[in-house]
Amino acid sequence: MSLKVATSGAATAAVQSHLDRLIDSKFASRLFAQDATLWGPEAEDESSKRLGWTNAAEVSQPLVADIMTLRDELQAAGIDRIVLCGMGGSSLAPEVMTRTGGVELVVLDSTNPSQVAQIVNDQIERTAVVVSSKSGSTVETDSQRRAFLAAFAEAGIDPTERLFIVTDPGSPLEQQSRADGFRVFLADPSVGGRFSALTAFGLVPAGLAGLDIQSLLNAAANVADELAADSPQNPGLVLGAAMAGAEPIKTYLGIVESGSGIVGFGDWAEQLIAESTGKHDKGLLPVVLSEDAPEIGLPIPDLTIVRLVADAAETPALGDEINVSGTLGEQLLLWEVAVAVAGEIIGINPYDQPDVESAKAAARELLDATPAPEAPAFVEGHIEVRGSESLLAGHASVAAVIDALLAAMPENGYVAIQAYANRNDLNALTQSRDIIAHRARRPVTFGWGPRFLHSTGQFHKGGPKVGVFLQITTSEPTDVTIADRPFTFGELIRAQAAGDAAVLEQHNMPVLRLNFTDPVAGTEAFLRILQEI
Ligand SMILES: O=P(O)(O)OC[C@H]1O[C@H](O)[C@H](O)[C@@H](O)[C@@H]1O
Repeated sequence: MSLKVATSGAATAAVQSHLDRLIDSKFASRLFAQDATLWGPEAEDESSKRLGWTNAAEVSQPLVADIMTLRDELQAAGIDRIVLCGMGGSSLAPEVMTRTGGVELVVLDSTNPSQVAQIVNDQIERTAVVVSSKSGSTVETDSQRRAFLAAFAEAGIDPTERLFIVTDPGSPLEQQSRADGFRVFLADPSVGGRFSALTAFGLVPAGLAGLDIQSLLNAAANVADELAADSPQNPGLVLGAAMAGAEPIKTYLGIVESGSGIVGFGDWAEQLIAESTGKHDKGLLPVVLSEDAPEIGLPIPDLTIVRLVADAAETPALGDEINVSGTLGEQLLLWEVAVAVAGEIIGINPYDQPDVESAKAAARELLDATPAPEAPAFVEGHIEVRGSESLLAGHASVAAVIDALLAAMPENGYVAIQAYANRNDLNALTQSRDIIAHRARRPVTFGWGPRFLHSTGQFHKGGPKVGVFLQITTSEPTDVTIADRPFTFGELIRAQAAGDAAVLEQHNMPVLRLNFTDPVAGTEAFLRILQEI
């Protein structure tokens, strides 16, 4: 299989309207020469610190031996369960790598107390933990680290032999961890979080879990020249122009797995694309779709479908679609290039995330202020209903407020389902996506909270303000404390959900908040109601 992008119809027209200009301006070769001027003067400062990803596949080579040595040591000691604590760019790449490679990596990127407890309390004697945070200050990751330190202490295990840190040089996490005797893998500070797949952030957890990271790096390194070429065949230029180059822009990018064998690619691409482009009221919103998702058959003029296929040379794109093929290592670099191209076309800086901080700040305020819980507007069985006044006024059933939410969506809008819940136990919630898409006849995203805050969360607040938001929370029967912190996991996740809802409402976008007082019974009731509306 080789790296290939095929386009058809409107996607081909989008490519044609940008390709000559991209080639004339030598965009690709300048990108790989790490030219920070490509996105305009305002982006130059940030870009000058963030282009290390273009040669990460080469620069990261020396890490492989270190990681393999540690893996052998752990294996010899009978430690074969690897857990990764991290958010967004620090967890999504190793997740897709290990799922695709068929090796087991347990990813903890949640603050849901029951999910944390399940992962932390499982087989601690066989467990090693990678704590990954570029900044070293992400509250979820810090809390997860503290939970594992407590679990190792309780089991009488020396945590310095089991817990490994991936962070940037000089971060508070590096300093503290070294002082406490932990082993630290330093990442490349010239690579931003969501572009860090081929750095220590992707490689350490995936390699410890048993993935062949050498082959992955080689695959990416082998396509670097092709992606750096100022040529009409450059698949990175073609994909970037196809996804962002329509006039007017097609905001929604439906990502469909159609035989590539890559598992969960959309979850990684979602963060790369939404967080890089969704700002200043512009951007692209990735929508992860199955092959039979309702959106594919609906006339949605601002949706581009991109399919990950086994071989795009053999499978021509149809309609207005894009087909992409390549191994995972090849595609990681391909999509990073495509997003750099898309950023230039859209006219934004792909390397900042100006709206991620607002939800974090709102959650911090709520944790500090500890306000009394807001009473629900009404309760239906196991579902408490809260939300924007404009949605709730005059309604007294869950079905009616969901209808009101969909009715509030602008013509060019989308629905975002945000489930702050245990994704292992309540996976059935994902069924709501197709049902709501069928009803809304518009793109619908599904994200687990707080994980999506580090991904599509930037687009929700920074992109076009056309979203309507269905937030789901659960009352958990148990909570988990966080050592030396004035809040529990339960309080943290509640503050994160409430904080993000408040910020969305400040942007005048409607938010419907459903809390399931019994997580399982609430989920069943919710799905039943959706089937009936
Ligand atoms: O790796 P960390 O510093 O912990 O950051 C984790 C994530 O945090 C924020 O949400 C950023 O917007 C993401 O790009 C980043 O990947």
